[in-house]
Amino acid sequence: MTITKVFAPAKVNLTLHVTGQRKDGYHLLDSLVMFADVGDRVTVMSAPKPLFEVTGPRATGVPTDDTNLVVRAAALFDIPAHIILSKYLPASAGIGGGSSDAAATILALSEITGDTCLPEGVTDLGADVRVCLMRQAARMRGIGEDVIPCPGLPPLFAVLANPGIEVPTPAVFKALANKANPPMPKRLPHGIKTREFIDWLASQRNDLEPPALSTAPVIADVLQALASLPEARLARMSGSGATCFALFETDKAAKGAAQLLSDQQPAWWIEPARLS
Ligand SMILES: C[C@@](CO)(OP(=O)(O)O)[C@H](O)COP(=O)(O)OP(=O)(O)OC[C@H]1O[C@@H](n2ccc(N)nc2=O)[C@H](O)[C@@H]1O
Ligand SMILES: Nc1ncnc2c1ncn2[C@@H]1O[C@H](COP(=O)(O)OP(=O)(O)O)[C@@H](O)[C@H]1O
Repeated sequence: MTITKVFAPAKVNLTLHVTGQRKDGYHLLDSLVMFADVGDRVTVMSAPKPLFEVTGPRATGVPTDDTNLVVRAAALFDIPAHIILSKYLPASAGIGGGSSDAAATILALSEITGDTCLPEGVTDLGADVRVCLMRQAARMRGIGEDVIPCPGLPPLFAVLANPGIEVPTPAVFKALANKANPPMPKRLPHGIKTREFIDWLASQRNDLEPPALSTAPVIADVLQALASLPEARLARMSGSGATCFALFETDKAAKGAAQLLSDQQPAWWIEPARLS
C-alpha cells in the first residue's frame, strides 16, 4: 500500500485588491499571497474502494460527504483512495482551508498515480485552489486563475487570530460597495528587507475588510487586539475574514505576542506563524 502525506498550509492574503466584477458575478482580484507553516494534513492511501475520514482538533462541522473539497478533488482522479483529513485550521475563515486541502489531495494523488499534468476540473473546485497548488509567495489575479510566483520576498513572522465565527465568502463580496478599486503597482517589491516589505504592505489594502466588518463587527476587535501587541508592525484581515494577522520583524516577537494574545483571548484561535 502506498501512503502519501501532504501538508495543507494556511493561505494568507497579505493584500487583496478587488479591481472589478465579471458578468457572471465573480470578482476580479489582485492579491499578494503567502503560505503559513500552520495548516491541515492530508493522508492518502491507495485502497480497493474510496473512504474519507475527518479528524483533528478543528474537525467539528467540516463536511464528511462528497461536498468536502478533498472528496471533490479526489474524484478528479481515476483511482480509489482512503483519505484522512486532519483539520487544524478553522473553516470559513479567509485562510483557504478547504482550497489548501483540495490542493494537497491533488498533489498526493498526482504523486501516487505518477500523473505530471493537473487533472481537468481543478478550477471548478474554487478560485483559491490554483494558488494553493503553488504554495509559495505568489501574485493572484483574475478571479484566482492567473497566478505567478513572487520570489525575492523575505519571510514574515505573523500572529494569526480568528474569533471563532464563520464568515461566508459570498456574503462579504455581496456587501462590498465599490467593486472597481485600484490594483497593486505593476511591479511588486523584490529583494527588500523585512521592515521595508511590511512598510510597503501597509500602503496596500484588503478591500474586503470594510464589508467583512459590516457582516461581522467582532473583526474590528481582532484587528485592534493584534495592532496593540508589542512590536506589531501591521494588522490586517486575510481573504474575506474573519482571520486577521499581525506582522512582526522577528520570530521571537511573533511567538511572544501570540502567547500574550492567547492569555487575553483564550476562546480565539491564535497561532504564531512563519509566512513564505
Ligand atoms: C476571497 C478569497 C481570496 O483569496 O479567499 P477566502 O476568503 O475564501 O479564503 C478567494 O478569492 C475565494 O476563493 P474560494 O473560497 O476558492 O472561492 P469560491 O469557492 O470559488 O467562491 C465562493 C464564492 O465567493 C465569491 N467569489 C469568489 C472568488 C472571486 N474571485 N469572486 C467572487 O465573487 C462568489 O460569490 C463565489 O460563489
Ligand atoms: N476540506 C474542507 N475544510 C473546511 N471546509 C470545507 C472543506 N471542504 C468543504 N468545506 C466547506 O467550505 C466552506 C468554506 O470553508 P474554507 O475553505 O475553510 O473557507 P475559507 O476559504 O474562507 O477559509 C465551509 O463552510 C465548509 O462547509
